[in-house]
Amino acid sequence: MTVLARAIDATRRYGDVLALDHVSLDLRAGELVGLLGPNGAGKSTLINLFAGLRRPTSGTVELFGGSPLDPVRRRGIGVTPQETGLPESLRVGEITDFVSAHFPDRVGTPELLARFGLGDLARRQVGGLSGGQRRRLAVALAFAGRPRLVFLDEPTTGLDVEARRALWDGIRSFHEEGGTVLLTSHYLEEIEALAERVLVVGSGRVLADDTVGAVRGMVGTRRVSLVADRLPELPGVLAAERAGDRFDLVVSDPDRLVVALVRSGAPFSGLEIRPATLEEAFLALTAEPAAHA
Ligand SMILES: Nc1ncnc2c1ncn2[C@@H]1O[C@H](COP(=O)(O)OP(=O)(O)OP(=O)(O)O)[C@@H](O)[C@H]1O
Repeated sequence: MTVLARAIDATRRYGDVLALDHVSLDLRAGELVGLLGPNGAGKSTLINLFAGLRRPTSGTVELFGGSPLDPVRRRGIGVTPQETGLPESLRVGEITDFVSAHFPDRVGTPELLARFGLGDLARRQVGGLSGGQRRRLAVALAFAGRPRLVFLDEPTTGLDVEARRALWDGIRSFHEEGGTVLLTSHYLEEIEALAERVLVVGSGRVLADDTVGAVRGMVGTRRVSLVADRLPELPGVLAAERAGDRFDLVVSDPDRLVVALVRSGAPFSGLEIRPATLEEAFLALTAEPAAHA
């Protein structure tokens, strides 16, 4: 599959801060990739390198097989940074027309606005938009020039459920037409809902690069929930919570736990076992090594 963007042993420092530490990865045509990581993990830095906004301190970053600093190559991408300041006095339609005018092949303003659920707001001044509407407009603008590759840094932060879904629909339709997306998110349900591939980053390094299911499997934790008056000492419990008479245990080996529980003779009921959510997997992957002990 064609590689659209590539990092080879890329390191980026800001003074003493090591924001990216020898990162190597490919973004291939048609992928929808989720980039997960705690605050300060290096997600925005990675996007900035691919988008040609920063250079690596060492290593190589390529966009469409060449330098991300090349303006012709940059025309093939769309970017929505975490924070965007749009001119308050311009109308929504004027801004989309203005941005689209920079691209040889563009999406018409009515189509672009409709795709992101903003069709009724073309004549509204930006100053009169809600926070969520502004955010959707900022994301829509990344798609104005029919990019091949889009970088979205926390696209749905601050949006309510309905606005988030409208935005997901816009991202999905771009992807279904063959577009490639890298998006960062703190909403793990968002990564699960949209992405096929997940990159987990922590402290500037890629900790996992796999399918959503595999990342969960890699951590391999399960949640065991049961009702009991009290629990005996049980093997492999990583975390435990109690709400009333229901215990909720995070365990690495649920079979071993259940065998030990039955053997102990302690009465229990309402046993439920389910896979860890991506959030639980993510926390375990990005935890400091001491936390696994
Ligand atoms: N311009 C800068 N000057 C100095 N340090 C910076 C700069 N930009 C980023 N950093 C530092 O580099 C590290 C990685 O930051 P980055 O913004 O890439 O993380 P992130 O994963 O996007 O975080 P968040 O989820 O909070 O947006 C952090 O320690 C951050 O403080």
